[in-house]
Amino acid sequence: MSSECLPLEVNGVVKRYRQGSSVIEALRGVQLTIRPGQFIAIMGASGSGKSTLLHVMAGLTDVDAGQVLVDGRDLGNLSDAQLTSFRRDHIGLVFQAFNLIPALSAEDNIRLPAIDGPELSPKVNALLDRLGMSERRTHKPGALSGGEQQRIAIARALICDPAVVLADEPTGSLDSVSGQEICQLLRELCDEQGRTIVIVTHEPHVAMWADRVVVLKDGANLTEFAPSGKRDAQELALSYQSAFSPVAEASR
Ligand SMILES: Nc1ncnc2c1ncn2[C@@H]1O[C@H](COP(=O)(O)OP(=O)(O)OP(=O)(O)O)[C@@H](O)[C@H]1O
Repeated sequence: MSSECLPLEVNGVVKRYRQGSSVIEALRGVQLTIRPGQFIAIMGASGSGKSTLLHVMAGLTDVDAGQVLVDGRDLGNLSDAQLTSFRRDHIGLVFQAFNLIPALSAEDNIRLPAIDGPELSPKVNALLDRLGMSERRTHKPGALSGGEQQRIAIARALICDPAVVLADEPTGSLDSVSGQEICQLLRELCDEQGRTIVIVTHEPHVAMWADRVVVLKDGANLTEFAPSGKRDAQELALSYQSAFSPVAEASR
């Protein structure tokens, strides 16, 4: 069980990127309420704002309007130092490209975000064990498969026992078998440990693992649905595609 359960709320968030004289509105009033222990998949076309939303939820990007509330705390009201320690204690981040340090062993990569101390080694050992990576602990990332590197990246995200794990296309660089194994692992972190999981994905068979699929279009909520009502990834893909049809859009 993670050390605590945190509800997460995105309240009318607007995010604009300014480049010279042009302004790109990446998020236009996104609304999202996530109960502790839910697994959410965010889908949408390229450029619809998925990664920006994840970064905003992690407090990595500030917002132009609206709020991100984690356990009722508005990330916009925290100082940089408060935000850094809040992120370290409560939020684990996982990226498509793993972002491991090539010169460090698997176990040293896992240790990186944590403060070294006597309790750290048992925690690293437990994570290596839980993720089936004990045999690979001294390997450097270059000697690991993509799926193994992503397991190490997930262990690194979990070392400070965050209640929330945010993953940006965590299976995007993996073959389909490794990708499904990573999805199963994220599902277990949710079911067995009560962690809140939010992933960005383009892949219907990845979204199938979630409790809710939230679809963005042009930086705003388009629709959402529950994968539990879908027979398989093909049916989920059909629901996703039909959300963009003119008929569906006209009825909203
Ligand atoms: N740092 C940035 N500076 C300027 N514009 C940006 C920046 N980051 C994102 N954008 C723009 O904001 C919009 C949303 O981008 P974002 O990366 O959030 O979309 P996405 O849905 O994650 O796309 P993809 O699926 O291709 O990763 C896009 O138009 C993008 O070009």
